[in-house]
Amino acid sequence: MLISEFFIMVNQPTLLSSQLFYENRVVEVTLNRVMLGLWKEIETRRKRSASFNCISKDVSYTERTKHHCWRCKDIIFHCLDKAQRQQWVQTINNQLSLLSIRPKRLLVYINPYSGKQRGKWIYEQRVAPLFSRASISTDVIVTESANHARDHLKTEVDLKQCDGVVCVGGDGMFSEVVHGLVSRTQSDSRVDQNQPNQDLVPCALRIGIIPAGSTDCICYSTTGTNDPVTSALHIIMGDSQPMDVCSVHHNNTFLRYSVSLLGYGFYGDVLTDSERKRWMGPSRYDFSGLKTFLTHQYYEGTVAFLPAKDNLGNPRDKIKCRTRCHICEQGANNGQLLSGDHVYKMAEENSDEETSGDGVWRVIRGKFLAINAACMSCACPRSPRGLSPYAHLADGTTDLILVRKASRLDFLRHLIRHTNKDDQFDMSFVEVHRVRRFRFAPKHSNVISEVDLSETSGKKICNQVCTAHPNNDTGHSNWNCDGEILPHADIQVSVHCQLIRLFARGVERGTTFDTYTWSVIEGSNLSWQA
Ligand SMILES: CCCCCCCCCCCCC/C=C/[C@@H](O)[C@H](CO)NC(=O)CCCCCCCCCCCCCCC
Ligand SMILES: Nc1ncnc2c1ncn2[C@@H]1O[C@H](COP(=O)(O)OP(=O)(O)OP(=O)(O)O)[C@@H](O)[C@H]1O
Ligand SMILES: [Ca+2]
Repeated sequence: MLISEFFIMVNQPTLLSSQLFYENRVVEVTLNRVMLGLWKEIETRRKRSASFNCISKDVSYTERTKHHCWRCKDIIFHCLDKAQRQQWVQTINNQLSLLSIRPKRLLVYINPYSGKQRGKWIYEQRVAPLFSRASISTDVIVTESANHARDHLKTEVDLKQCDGVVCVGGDGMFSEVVHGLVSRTQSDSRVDQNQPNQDLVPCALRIGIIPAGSTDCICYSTTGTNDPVTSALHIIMGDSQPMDVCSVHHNNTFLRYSVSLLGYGFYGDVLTDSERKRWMGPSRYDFSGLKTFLTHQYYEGTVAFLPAKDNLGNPRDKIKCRTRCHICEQGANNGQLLSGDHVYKMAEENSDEETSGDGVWRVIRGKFLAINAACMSCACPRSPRGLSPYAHLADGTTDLILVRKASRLDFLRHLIRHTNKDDQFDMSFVEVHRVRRFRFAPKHSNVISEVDLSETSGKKICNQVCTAHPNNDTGHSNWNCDGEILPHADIQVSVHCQLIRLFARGVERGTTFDTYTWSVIEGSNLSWQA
C-alpha cells in the first residue's frame, strides 16, 4: 500500500504526530491530510534498543536519483510501544483507502520476445515484487503471438474488472495495447473508426509501460528514462499523463493509430529493412540505419497539412513539454473550443492553400529524404532530445518534419544533430510545422484528389504529377507507424487530443532538492515506500 508524496512541507493539517526513533536519533514524524509527511530531528542519542523498549518497523521509501530514475530504499523507525505502532498503521491505512487514483487491480501483458528477450525476467524480478508490496493484484498474460494482447483487449476482457493495463515490452507492444483499448472503447460507444474526422471517445483505463524493448521511445518520452523500476513506481503511485493519438486512414478506411513516429522515406526504409533482421535484436536498427543511409534514396510526393493554432507554440520555440505542461493544457482547451466552432480561420486565395471546414490547408510538393511526424518528442536512448525536442505529449498536434533532397554529407550532419545539442531543424533543406492534420500522396497517386473532393471545397490539393525515382521499383517508400509498416503510402492523419492516459507524469523539471514518495506496508512491521 502506498501513500502519496513525501515533501518537506508545512501548513498542512496534521492527522498524527509522534516522536519515533530512527537510527540513533529521535525524530518527530507527522502525517497530514494529504498524506504528506514531515519529519525532523529532535535530538540525537545513541540507539540502545533495550532501554528504549522499541517495537521496530521497516520503512521503505523511494527517492529520485539521477536522470529521472526513482528508486526504493529502506529505513527503520522504532515506536515506543505496540499501541503507538497500531495507531500509525491504522491511520495510514485509512488514508490509503481514500486514494482512489492508485490502481488496485492490473492486467499485465508481457511480450517475451521484446528487445533482448528479457521482458519476463524484468517483470518477475524487478516489478512483480513491488506490485505485491503495494498490494496490487495482477492478472498476468505472457503473449503467445503478435496481436494477442490487442485482440484480447478488443474482445475478451471485462474492462470493469481492472484499474489499468500494463504492457511489458517495447513501443510495438504499447501500440498493441493502445489499439486494443482505443478500438474497444469506440466499439463499446458505437463510434466508427473509419471516419477520419470522427471525434473519438477517450479511453477510461490508464496504460503503464514497463520498458523492455529495442527503442522504448514512448516510455522514455513520458518518464525521462527507460528504467523498469521507475515505471513500476509511477504505476504504483497512480500517476496520470494524458497523451495524443494520431489516427491514420487510407481512402477513408482506418489503418492504424500512432503515438510516436510516423516516418516515410528514411525511417520507413530503416524499419522495412530491419524487420527482416529481427534476430539481431536492437542492433538491427543500427545496421539497417547505416544501409539505408548509404542507399540515400529520396521520394517525390505532396504533403498537405492543417497548421495548429498559434497559441500552441511552434516546433522551434524551445518550450519543452514537462510535467503539468501549459501548452498541453491550451491544446485541450482548444480542442473543446474547436468542437463547438470548426471555423477558426477564413480562407485565403493562394494557390498553395486549400480551405476546408476547419481552417486553411498548406500544400508542399517536393523530393524528400524523409517525412516524419512526431506526435511527441520521440526521445529515446539513441536520441535523448528526440526527433522533435519541443513536441508536446498532449497538445493535440504533431510536428511534421520535411527533410528535402540533400547531399549525403548534409543528411549525415542532420542525423548527427539528433544525438547532440545542435538544432537539427536549422538546415536549409529541413522544415518543420506544428499541425493538427496532414495528408501525403506519393507520385502517381490520385488519393489526395479523391479525399479532396470529399473534404475540401473544390480545389484539388495534389495537382502535380510526380516522377518515379529510377532506383526504386515503385518510387514509393513505406510509412513506419510506431515501428509497424503501413500497407499504403497515401495516408490521411488526424491528431486526437488526449485520447489516452498513461501511468506517468511526463518528464519532470530538475528539482532543487529531492522529494520523496512514501508508502506504508502493513504487517508485523510498519513501512513507508515511494
Ligand atoms: C550517425 C548517427 C546518427 C544517429 C541518428 C539517430 C536518430 C534516432 C532517432 C530515433 C527516433 C526513434 C523514434 C521512435 C520510433 C519508434 O516508434 C519505432 C518503434 O520502436 N522505432 C523505430 O522505428 C526505430 C528507429 C530507429 C532508427 C535508428 C536510425 C539509426 C541511423 C543510423 C545512421 C547511421 C549513419 C552512419 C553514417 C556513417
Ligand atoms: N508472443 C509474441 N510473439 C511474437 N511477436 C509478438 C509477441 N507478442 C508481441 N509480439 C509483437 O512483437 C512486436 C515487437 O515487440 P516490442 O515492440 O515489444 O519489442 P521491440 O520491437 O524489441 O521494441 P521497440 O518497439 O521498442 O523497438 C510487436 O509488434 C508485437 O506485436
Ligand atoms: Ca502532441
